[in-house]
Amino acid sequence: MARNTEDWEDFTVRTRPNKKGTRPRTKDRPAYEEAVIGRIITVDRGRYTAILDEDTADERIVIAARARELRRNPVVPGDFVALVGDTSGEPDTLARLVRIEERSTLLRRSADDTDPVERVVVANVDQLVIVVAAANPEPRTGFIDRAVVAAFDAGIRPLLCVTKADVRDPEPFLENYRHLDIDIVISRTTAQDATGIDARSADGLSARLAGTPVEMLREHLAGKVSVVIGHSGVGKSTLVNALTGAERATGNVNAVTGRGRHTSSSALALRVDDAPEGTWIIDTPGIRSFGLALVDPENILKAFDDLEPIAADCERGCTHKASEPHCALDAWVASGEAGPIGTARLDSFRRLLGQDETTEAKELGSF
Ligand SMILES: Nc1nc2c(ncn2[C@@H]2O[C@H](COP(=O)(O)OP(=O)(O)OP(=O)(O)O)[C@@H](O)[C@H]2O)c(=O)[nH]1
Ligand SMILES: [Zn+2]
Repeated sequence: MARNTEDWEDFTVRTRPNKKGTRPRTKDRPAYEEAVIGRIITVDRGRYTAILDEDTADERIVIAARARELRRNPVVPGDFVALVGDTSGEPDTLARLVRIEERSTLLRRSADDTDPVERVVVANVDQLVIVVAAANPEPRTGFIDRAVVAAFDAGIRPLLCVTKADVRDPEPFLENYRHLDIDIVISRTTAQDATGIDARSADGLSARLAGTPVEMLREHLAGKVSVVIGHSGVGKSTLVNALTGAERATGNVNAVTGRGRHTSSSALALRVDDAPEGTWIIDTPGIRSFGLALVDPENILKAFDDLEPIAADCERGCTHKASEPHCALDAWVASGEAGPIGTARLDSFRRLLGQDETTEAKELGSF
């Protein structure tokens, strides 16, 4: 049943291409009654790897090609897609991807702050795990703020994971984040003779991570789909390996696709060990920056549930930035009602809002 892409290109798909790449309305939906729904775990050179019948005896990996009508619709890890044709997952078979199911969340980025072209990174994720090292390399608040903004904008929960706490105490720098609603996990290596989790890093070396932080992180991930980002060298691979087993699932994916080494730049969804069904972590080796050209300040405000009701009194079109002469948030602080915490929260909110225009942010645009 081997077919190549060209064969599939000739198929006529009755779906009307939908601008947003979401599910067509019911009346337009074609009768792909035989279609099965799978979760995309990686995308590589026009081949979509999906997992079907997850957590059942029939679980299998299926490789698919996108129907021509979906050519302009990006399909990304985390997407649920409808597949037809040969969905057996047998070697050398190719299914046809005919529909992208409606997405609950969509993490996007622009190449830089002025680029209006959005790139879809991952779909249907619940959480963004931002990995930074306490030192070596130095943590950059610009990077963290941008990632937090991108997460808030997408309606995704940010989680800050600080590695290498054995090298330097991260507490002073974490002061910046105490007034944001984000969970923080602090990870470290432990002495070779102490108990811990041995995990291989990208450079092939093995580090023994203290067990408790890894278990805390596993709990934060439980039952959710999380996407992880971080600079090179922060220990992201070490952590992901500790959570997903020493042998990364890339090996398995490659065994199925027979396409050689997984290209290091494409995102890949991995199942988290010792976690409930549906717990996935999506590694994004290629993503080092978040242009924020598309961010809507109102979405950031939604992440500050104490500020949102106050800002309801703002004039229409108020950006809530410090430069606004009549922002209700300033009146709230000035009245003393906000208290010290409220003031700190407003400062944090405005620091995030400023990310799309400060010079510092521009300089950190590529991080
Ligand atoms: N001291 C210390 N070293 C760590 C810790 N976590 C990871 N490392 C080391 O830091 C180095 C980089 O770790 P990696 O996991 O390869 O980093 P990465 O973020 O995946 O880097 P890329 O693969 O380049 O993106 C390795 O030598 C690890 O052993 C930690 O908590 N403490
Ligand atoms: Zn305002």
